[in-house]
Amino acid sequence: MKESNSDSILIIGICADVHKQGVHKYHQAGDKYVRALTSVSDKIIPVIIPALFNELSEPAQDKLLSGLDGIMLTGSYSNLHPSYYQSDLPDNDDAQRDPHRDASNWKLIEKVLAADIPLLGICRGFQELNVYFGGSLHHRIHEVPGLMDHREDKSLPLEQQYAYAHPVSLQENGVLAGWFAPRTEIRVNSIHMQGIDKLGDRLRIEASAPDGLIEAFSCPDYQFLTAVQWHPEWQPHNYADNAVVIQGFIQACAEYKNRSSQ
Ligand SMILES: N[C@@H](CCC(=O)NCCCC(=O)O)C(=O)O
Repeated sequence: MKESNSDSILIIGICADVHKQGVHKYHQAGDKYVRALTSVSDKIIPVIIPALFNELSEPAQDKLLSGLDGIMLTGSYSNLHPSYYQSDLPDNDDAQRDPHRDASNWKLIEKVLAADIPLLGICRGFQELNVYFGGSLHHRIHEVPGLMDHREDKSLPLEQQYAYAHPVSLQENGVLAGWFAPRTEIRVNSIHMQGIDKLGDRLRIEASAPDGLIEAFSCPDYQFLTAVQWHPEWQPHNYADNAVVIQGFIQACAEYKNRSSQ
């Protein structure tokens, strides 16, 4: 049977952060994450998932996920609370916190993995996934001997903060190596103070920075679980390497949708 136009439309969930503006809290996702999807394909409806997924009933969680073809876990200036991976730690890394997002995404990841829906983690989303799989994070990588400073220079215009900052080398036979072949190195931006210390169980390294920091991983136990420490959502129309990652994710979502409708 011929596919109608609407049959090829993908609905992709994007997790929200909770931010206080004035006296009220808002659930929101950054414009660049939403537009990264619509800018590379006109067949995508991005849907922002409020940061209270864990508070929904189980049937409501399942209903929401049954309508989605992929999930993007975004970056955020807030840090995952260290209690998720380190029980004895004082809450002292001077970071912004988002306990609603922490709890919501923890449950969201559990349910998305159980349903084997394509999952792309970006920056904080990458860190959350690593911790979910039993890994841990450096709190301030710039204070770890031998590691570079991976933070952006906040005094620069945004265009420069999100420009390519360093190369990463791609792991042979990985998902990313397949997307970028025959290249074995790409350039990425760098806007994070935390990073992977211990890699989570069952995760496979996909890319590493020159200082050895793990910058991308996947999990071969799922049809598509890929996460990157950098920001491929930043201007994919201007940064070809960013576009490749977003397109790879969308392709995985399309394949998931095709499989599910058979
Ligand atoms: N807070 C964590 C994660 C860094 C991160 O996700 N930065 C994103 C900044 C805002 C954005 O581009 O959406 C860390 O510092 O390591």
